[in-house]
Amino acid sequence: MIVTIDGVAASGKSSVASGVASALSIPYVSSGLLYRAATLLALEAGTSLSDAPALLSLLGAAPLRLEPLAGGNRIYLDTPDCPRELTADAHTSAVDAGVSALAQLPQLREWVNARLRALTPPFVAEGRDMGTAVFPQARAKFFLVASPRVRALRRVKERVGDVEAVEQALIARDEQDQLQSHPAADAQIIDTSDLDLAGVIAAVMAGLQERA
Ligand SMILES: Nc1ncnc2c1ncn2[C@@H]1O[C@H](COP(=O)(O)OP(=O)(O)OP(=O)(O)O)[C@@H](O)[C@H]1O
Ligand SMILES: Nc1ccn([C@H]2C[C@H](O)[C@@H](COP(=O)(O)O)O2)c(=O)n1
Repeated sequence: MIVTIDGVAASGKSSVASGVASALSIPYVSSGLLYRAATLLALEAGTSLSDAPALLSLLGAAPLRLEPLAGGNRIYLDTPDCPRELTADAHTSAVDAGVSALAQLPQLREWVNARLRALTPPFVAEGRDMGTAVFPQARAKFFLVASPRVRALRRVKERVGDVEAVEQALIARDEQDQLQSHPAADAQIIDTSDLDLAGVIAAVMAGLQERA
């Protein structure tokens, strides 16, 4: 069984996917973390975020390991002489600012998608295009939305920042990601603006029950 939870930036995908995965006692997979880790490595190496061959060469030599832990995905660089966890560094404003450029490259999307499709179900997969491009056969598909202001208020609770600036950055990232960020025709769209986290998880679980 595969459940997909897609949505716009900071709509609650990871938190909801984690809660649903825990309720189902299965792992969840954060596709965004793979794009973020690739962007982080590129920024650190000084590799252009639009140079697909150079990025693939960099990633081909990087022993990345994604741990789809129900409590929160973590990603590691298993370099023999200097193993390192990348999760926190992959969630910075610098990565936020660059990740969409890398994510627009078809070769990088295929690099991510091949890693995702190699996973053994059951799992919850969250991102932008899990229910459309990556797992169109998923048993249940959900797409989260929320107003930019609500998303910005949530984001500044976890990362210090100016709400106005964060809101504008989220709107910009929505526009940059729009090509791959649209709900599948058979996805249930959930507006989380007026729901707390438990309420969104309950809505997804109810949707799963309807598809049982
Ligand atoms: N319905 C909700 N009500 C209140 N807070 C929420 C809700 N959903 C998520 N949050 C909080 O909002 C923040 C962003 O959520 P989360 O990281 O899950 O979003 P995301 O869509 O995965 O973000 P990104 O696109 O950056 O990966 C987190 O602090 C999370 O706890
Ligand atoms: N399936 C996906 C997941 C993510 N992306 C891109 C777009 C986002 O800006 C970026 C980071 O994702 P997030 O951690 O914010 O969910 O990666 C994508 O294009 N497709």
